[in-house]
Amino acid sequence: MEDILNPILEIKDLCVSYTSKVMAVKHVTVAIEKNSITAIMGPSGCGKSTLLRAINRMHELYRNIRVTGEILLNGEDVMEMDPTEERRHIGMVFQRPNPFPTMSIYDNVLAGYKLNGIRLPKSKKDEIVETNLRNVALWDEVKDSLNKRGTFLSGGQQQRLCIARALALRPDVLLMDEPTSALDPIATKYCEELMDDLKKQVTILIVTHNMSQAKRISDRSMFMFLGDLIEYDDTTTMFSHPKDPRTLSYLNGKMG
Ligand SMILES: Nc1ncnc2c1ncn2[C@@H]1O[C@H](COP(=O)(O)OP(=O)(O)OP(=O)(O)O)[C@@H](O)[C@H]1O
Repeated sequence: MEDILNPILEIKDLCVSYTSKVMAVKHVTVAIEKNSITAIMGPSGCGKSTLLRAINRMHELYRNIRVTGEILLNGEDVMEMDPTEERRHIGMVFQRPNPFPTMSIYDNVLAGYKLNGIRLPKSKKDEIVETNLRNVALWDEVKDSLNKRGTFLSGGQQQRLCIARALALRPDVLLMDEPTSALDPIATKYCEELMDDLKKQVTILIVTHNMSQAKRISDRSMFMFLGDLIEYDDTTTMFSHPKDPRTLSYLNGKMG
């Protein structure tokens, strides 16, 4: 990847298998430019979520899974890091907004600190909550209800709360697994605008089934098929001149 000038993540020959028979991610080698948005596309079951989960080491939650290869964050092997520490640097946002149901909005933003056993003075906590809720343009909507539960918010607001929770730990990389698929078009638009703003502070990898979304928001795109990374290019080039016939077929809606 000679045109990646300032890589924050380098994935080298990554293979992931859930069973001895099937490899869900096959020999993926890719470098991710700092402060960019990268879309990961491909038909259902091609390994997008598996790739994302391996970066975050979520795969360690699965029994019998086998991961080989290397993932470097700022040149440091993430497999060598303490997993909790690693997840402070690499945050994740899921398909369905998942604020902690018993926690207030305030505590949800700070949940990462609590889970990491980090104690902070009240003034610092207030600052983190306000900064991160402003970061996701939610502050004005919730500043008078910080003690209410996060689940009382709309779906779009809940997803922004989850993004604020991930950002509160000041990650280098934010992994987003179809973050807008459960949102209505207005909340989706809001979330997309937010991502564009956020890339100044964090590098984003987003799995999306929505090709127009990938085209709108991403700088670079990956196309995966049956576990292989078929094509990786800047988004404009991939959409206008895909090199592989399988990418073309997918982008033309001929592959599901
Ligand atoms: N927990 C699991 N145990 C066994 N196999 C799994 C597991 N999760 C995923 N797989 C298999 O790994 C392959 C890749 O799945 P993955 O969920 O990564 O694909 P995906 O591209 O994200 O799909 P989708 O777009 O449908 O979410 C598939 O063949 C899937 O059946």
